[in-house]
Amino acid sequence: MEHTTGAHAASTPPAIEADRLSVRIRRTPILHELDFTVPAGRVTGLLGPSGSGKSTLMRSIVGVQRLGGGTLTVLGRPAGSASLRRSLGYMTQEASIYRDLSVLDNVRYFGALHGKSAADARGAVEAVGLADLAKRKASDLSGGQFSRVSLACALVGDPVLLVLDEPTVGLDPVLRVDLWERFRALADSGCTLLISSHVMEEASRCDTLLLLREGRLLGQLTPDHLRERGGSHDLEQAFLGIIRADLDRQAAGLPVPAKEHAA
Ligand SMILES: Nc1ncnc2c1ncn2[C@@H]1O[C@H](COP(=O)(O)OP(=O)(O)OP(=O)(O)O)[C@@H](O)[C@H]1O
Repeated sequence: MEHTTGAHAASTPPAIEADRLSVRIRRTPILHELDFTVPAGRVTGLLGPSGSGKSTLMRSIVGVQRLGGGTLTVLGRPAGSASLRRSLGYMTQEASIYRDLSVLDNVRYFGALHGKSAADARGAVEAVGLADLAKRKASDLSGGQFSRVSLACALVGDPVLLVLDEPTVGLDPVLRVDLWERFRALADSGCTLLISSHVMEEASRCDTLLLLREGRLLGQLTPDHLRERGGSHDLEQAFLGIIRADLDRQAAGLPVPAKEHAA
């Protein structure tokens, strides 16, 4: 599924804008002068090998990671502004829910923080396919079910911007497809989604992709541009092609090329 960004991107300010964004953790540089935008009302995929900085970038966007340099603007305000809290939904990699509460009570709790009703909570539980398990204690769920409760907690506040750190890990293919259809429907209703993934098949479902490697942005491009630049129709191969070209550039001692933003 491909989507163009042209006219929409030109008319709507981006939901997220990074300008020379750098992050250090305990003095170690983790993110290096990233420049990118995340278009509003679109699905942006954040892709990169393990340890490339995806979670650190997401943490920066939701305001729980101190920035080391540059600027990061989220919904028109500096990342971390208190006023952004109600507009953001964030799902971490380690599901942060209460094990001793039921599925529904967890979602009701997070919904209440956003002024949402019990009906809204039931809607979010249904949306992640857990209606039949609504009364089960979170501690008695499987790993995939557990992470879906976390997703429902991120959804229930009806956020303007949804930041999801590997939301489909551990899910079966049918559920994966279901969730990606839901993500698309959310974007169609105006929500902006930033979703990290290791699964390149999922990249094809995004409007635009941010490719990270070792804390550097290798490019911001559409899935079609990724295929073109990486020299393969297969997205996994195309990404590997881009990574290999970057390794060759490094080995040759060439400088990091100017921004290659194709989206
Ligand atoms: N608290 C920390 N202290 C020191 N280093 C850290 C800390 N958190 C992250 N890092 C380092 O920062 C780098 C980026 O980590 P991050 O978790 O952002 O990567 P990631 O792309 O999300 O990885 P994965 O796909 O494996 O979850 C890694 O080298 C990691 O070891």
